[in-house]
Amino acid sequence: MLKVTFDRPWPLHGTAATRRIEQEAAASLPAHALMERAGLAVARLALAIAPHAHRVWVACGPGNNGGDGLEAAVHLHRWGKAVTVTLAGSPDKLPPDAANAWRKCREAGVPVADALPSAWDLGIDALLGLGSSRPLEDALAAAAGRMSASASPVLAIDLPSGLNADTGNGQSVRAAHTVSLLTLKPGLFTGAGRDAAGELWFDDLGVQAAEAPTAQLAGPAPVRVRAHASHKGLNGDVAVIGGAPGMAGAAVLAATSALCGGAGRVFLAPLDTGFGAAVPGWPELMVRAWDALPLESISVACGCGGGDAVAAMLPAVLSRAKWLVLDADALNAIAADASLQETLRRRGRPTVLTPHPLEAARLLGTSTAQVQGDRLRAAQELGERSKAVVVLKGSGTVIAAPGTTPSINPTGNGRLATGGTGDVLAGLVAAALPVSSDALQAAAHAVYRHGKAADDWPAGEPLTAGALARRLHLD
Ligand SMILES: NC(=O)C1=CN([C@@H]2O[C@H](COP(=O)(O)OP(=O)(O)OC[C@H]3O[C@@H](n4cnc5c(N)ncnc54)[C@H](OP(=O)(O)O)[C@@H]3O)[C@@H](O)[C@H]2O)[C@@H](O)CC1
Ligand SMILES: [K+]
Repeated sequence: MLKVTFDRPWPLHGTAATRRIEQEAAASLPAHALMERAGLAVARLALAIAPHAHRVWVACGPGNNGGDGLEAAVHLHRWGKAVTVTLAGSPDKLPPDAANAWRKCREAGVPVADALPSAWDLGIDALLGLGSSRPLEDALAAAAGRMSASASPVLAIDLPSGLNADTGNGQSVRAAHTVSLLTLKPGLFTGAGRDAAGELWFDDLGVQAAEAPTAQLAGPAPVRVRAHASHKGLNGDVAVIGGAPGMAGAAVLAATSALCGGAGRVFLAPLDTGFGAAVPGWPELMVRAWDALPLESISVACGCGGGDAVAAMLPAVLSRAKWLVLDADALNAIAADASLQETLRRRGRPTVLTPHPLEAARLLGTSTAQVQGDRLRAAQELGERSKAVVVLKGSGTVIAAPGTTPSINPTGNGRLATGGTGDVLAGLVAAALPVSSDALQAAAHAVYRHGKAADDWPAGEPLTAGALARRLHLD
């Protein structure tokens, strides 16, 4: 049993891959062995997270997730806990492993109740796992609702019941802890997964997964030691093109983020002609006209408050920039123009798109709901279409590129949901590209760092985009 910490990458396996792993392992093990291991792991974790809980409600569903709960209930009952089992389903219809666990439960004399309990100290959610196929209804919905609404903590087995293992969608139990079995599932880390799952634990049940991961949970970048004999020319030049009248702040945020994030030199090309020759408070930023910049040799972040005006620069920027980050208004302009889409596809140089779900939907010609319905797939599809790295922002930002395994970022929190943090990210990615040989890795590490700064935010201090950019220097 491992606690899932975000200081290293983890492989993630979706439903199909997990089913294959389960089948292969089950074929080489004695009958019921996997479920017995699962039940013991859950019972041990229950003791560890709630050592003083006496009354334990194990809410079991009609499939093997319920079987895991029944196995756990037998152990907890034997260890002296006041266990109550409820079963949302019929005992005669349980699949074989769960039916075996049901028999053991009855033989051990574990109390089984017809009605949902009214009080308990720890809830164990064994209603649904990988087999969750539609919205929770009737007995399952009633048990899930009561367990989630209680002040007593919930330990979810495999997945918070109702959560889709692949997409992180679905109305589900809200757990304080989730123990993912055999594999870690992508749905725990994106969409609604993070809010539903609580603290995450992983038990491989003694099975080494031979399946290629469906996705990767991103980890931090290796520490980049700057040589003592170093100079600013080695750390990358970044230009930010954006900041139409009334939106200069977005471009300034991206530029300050690139600077604090480690770029050697940062240029700001505001589209507001009345902007002035310098950025107040930031003498390090060099203000230039966009067409006076050596785009062929620098990293460009384009968008960032650029408004409609940015569209006119895009043909030149797309065809000339050595490294390119496209954000916000630049993405909207590309979504509205097939010839820009074609230029983007043909660029052939490192390019990162940083859409939020609505921008991704515009680029894909679909709806936000469809993007959010399967964030991994949407990011991969957009990457394939645009031949670029895609950073699909949101809870569990997805980083994808053509022909590679996508990543989900584990850092960040709801405090990032404030104006300008996306501009800070665009600037940080632009700073990361020139010092990396791999645009996907550079983007993933920048996203991780951006989120980590929010996770490490000092209590009681407001998180604003400007303050976030300044704190990036702590890395
Ligand atoms: N076998 C093993 O060795 C191991 C298994 N393991 C455990 O098994 C879990 C997977 O088990 P599982 O495949 O039986 O799926 P599970 O999630 O329990 O439920 C499926 C049942 O629920 C039903 N159903 C679905 N949605 C519904 C809804 N909304 N409302 C009502 N009913 C609904 C669905 O009905 P159906 O869709 O078929 O009509 C079906 O009857 C996995 O997550 C892990 O915990 C681990 O211990 C490792 C070893
Ligand atoms: K569950």
